[in-house]
Amino acid sequence: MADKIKDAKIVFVVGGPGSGKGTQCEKIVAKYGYTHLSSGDLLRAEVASGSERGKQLQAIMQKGELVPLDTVLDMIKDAMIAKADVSKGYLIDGYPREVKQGEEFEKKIGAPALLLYVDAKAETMVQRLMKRGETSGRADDNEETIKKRLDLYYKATEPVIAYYEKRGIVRKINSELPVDEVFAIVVKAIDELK
Ligand SMILES: Nc1ncnc2c1ncn2[C@@H]1O[C@H](COP(=O)(O)OP(=O)(O)O)[C@@H](O)[C@H]1O
Ligand SMILES: Nc1ncnc2c1ncn2[C@H]1C[C@H](O)[C@@H](COP(=O)(O)OP(=O)(O)O)O1
Ligand SMILES: [Mg+2]
Repeated sequence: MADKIKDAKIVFVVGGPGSGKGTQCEKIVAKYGYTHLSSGDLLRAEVASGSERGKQLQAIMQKGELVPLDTVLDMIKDAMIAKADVSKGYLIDGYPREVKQGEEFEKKIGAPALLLYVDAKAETMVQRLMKRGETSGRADDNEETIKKRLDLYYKATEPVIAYYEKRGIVRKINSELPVDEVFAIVVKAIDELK
């Protein structure tokens, strides 16, 4: 299976909760036709299925914690394989959340060509998530869980960026700007890949 995926570009999309990862991924899909795989969306689909595993995942996500690495990596891998025949590129949104996740992904699937680091200030992320929480219906878009997610982001996920910076594949995107201006920076980073 790694063979089939080999020719497609893999882009990690990393940033804090509410930084704008999903928003930018949607625009990348529209312009480049990449396959967008959000680890959070895959997990929420499992929760929505009502399965026993979904119930366990829901409890973890509600607390703002990370679900087990194997669970999320298997989901991403299956979703990548399912699209392997048609995919020009993959946006892996919300993964890796910790350095270990990056290492395991590379062992089992392949190396990323680019890491888009979607960067916003903590206060901006909190504001956006509180606003999103008015309509998202997400169990984790509440003040208490947002705080835990932010703490975990700085502790576990920021080291991921440093790890890939050493390889020169990180492009930092200022996500404080309006959506279209953020996207203009994203486009430059992706066009460099070709
Ligand atoms: N550049 C931006 N300016 C203002 N609001 C934004 C921007 N990017 C995203 N948002 C809003 O912030 C919220 C979180 O964005 P989302 O893409 O869901 O982030 P993530 O996937 O990183 O959690 C959404 O309600 C979105 O509409
Ligand atoms: N790669 C990953 N490893 C472990 N847990 C993950 C994960 N991706 C998502 N989750 C779980 C824990 C997160 O708090 C929750 C929501 O993730 P998300 O939808 O990516 O959030 P956001 O887009 O707001 O950053 O799902
Ligand atoms: Mg998202």
